[in-house]
Amino acid sequence: MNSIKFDYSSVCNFVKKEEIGMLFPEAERALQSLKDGNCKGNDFLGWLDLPEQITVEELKDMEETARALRSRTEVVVVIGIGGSYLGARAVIEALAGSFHNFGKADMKIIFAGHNIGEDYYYELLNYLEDKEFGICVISKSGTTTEPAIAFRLLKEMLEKKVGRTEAGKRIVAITDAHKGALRTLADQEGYKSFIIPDNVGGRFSVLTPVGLLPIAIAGFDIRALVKGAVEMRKLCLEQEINPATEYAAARTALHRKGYNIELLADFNPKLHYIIEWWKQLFGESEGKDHKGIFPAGVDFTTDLHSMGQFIQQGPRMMMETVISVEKPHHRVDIPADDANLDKLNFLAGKRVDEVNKMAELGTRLAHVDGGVPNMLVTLPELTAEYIGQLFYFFELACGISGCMSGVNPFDQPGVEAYKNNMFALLEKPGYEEASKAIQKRLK
Ligand SMILES: O=P(O)(O)OC[C@H]1O[C@](O)(CO)[C@@H](O)[C@@H]1O
Repeated sequence: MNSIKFDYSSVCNFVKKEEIGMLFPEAERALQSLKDGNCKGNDFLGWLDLPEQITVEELKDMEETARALRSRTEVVVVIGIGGSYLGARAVIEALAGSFHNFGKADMKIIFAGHNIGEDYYYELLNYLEDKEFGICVISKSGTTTEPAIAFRLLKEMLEKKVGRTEAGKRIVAITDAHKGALRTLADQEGYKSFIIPDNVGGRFSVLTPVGLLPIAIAGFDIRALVKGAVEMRKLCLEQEINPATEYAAARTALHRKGYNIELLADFNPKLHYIIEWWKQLFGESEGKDHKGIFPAGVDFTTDLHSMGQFIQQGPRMMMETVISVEKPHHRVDIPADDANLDKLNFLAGKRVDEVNKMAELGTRLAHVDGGVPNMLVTLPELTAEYIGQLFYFFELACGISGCMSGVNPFDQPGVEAYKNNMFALLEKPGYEEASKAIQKRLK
């Protein structure tokens, strides 16, 4: 089996190989506690076995639902936030053409519910005015404010446009099996719906209908994605030392030496949302009890011209993990130019990717020289199968890292703080006391 590779040899200038080696038993114990189900947050371990548990019938149901929605619409708005948004967007942006949402693309996917920007919604409603559109609404709790606002706006528009019966055929809901407003509404209106298992948290849910259905609607191969995750699960769960334990041990060793920030860097703009997905995965899992490695993302070479200076010469507190894609799908050669005014003829005849790869190598060497330990994850190609491997690798490494730092990697209590203040400020029923207190504070 060809697979993604993890290489941590370039951290050895910063932390001795033996020091990382000494953490392997701890990483293995953490992995064992995940497998045995006796770690903190053990009621949310469903993601560990998800790839193996998805049945052909479930995949078929998603593919058929996607086909039906595509046949009735030219645009599908996928509504969700956080774990109910990022995984699907990560895969769609990685696999789609860079300009897929412009012009006469086969199927347009638009995302909503991940912000509360009034102009965004004005523009979205305007855009949809003359479109045959459908909605895929995703919320595990079924009560999150951002997607609920988006759904209210779009549902009303769709019903006005095509009538309630046809709207009901163009709306698919993905939510809890029993609870939440979205479940009640889906059952009442008879929407086609899919279930997010109780024991899978939002940020670990990309391999449930949360990620898989929008990816299928966009026309990508969800079976290949799941296959990749199955392969990585096998590789990691069958060997004590595996890419996930290595990554967890290496980053933990660096963290314990004072490297408190991890940059995940790509050299391919299609990976931008994979990095966004990773940021939520590690951010919500590790950042608690005043502990954690701050997960930051950079798109190179773009950000080398904005953040590069800081990374090279700012305070030494960052480690960096580069995701590298070995082989692009297409070939573009740099042409020769007789006038050579731009002095670029030394690149004539080279592929654009050859230049990119040298930028990547040059950056990694420069960052190591500048005091930034470097780890490398290599994907042979940007395909659904390798992305499936990558997802499982990161999820498992995240679970292991979180257990090693002693936190519960599967909750996110801190996210409630802003919501409580927002509801108090908006005088939501039930928040009367909090409203008074917050108003007093603002006087
Ligand atoms: O699917 P839901 O319940 O709408 O939640 C969306 C996101 O909100 C959070 O609960 C908090 O940000 C995330 O953990 C989750 O991924």
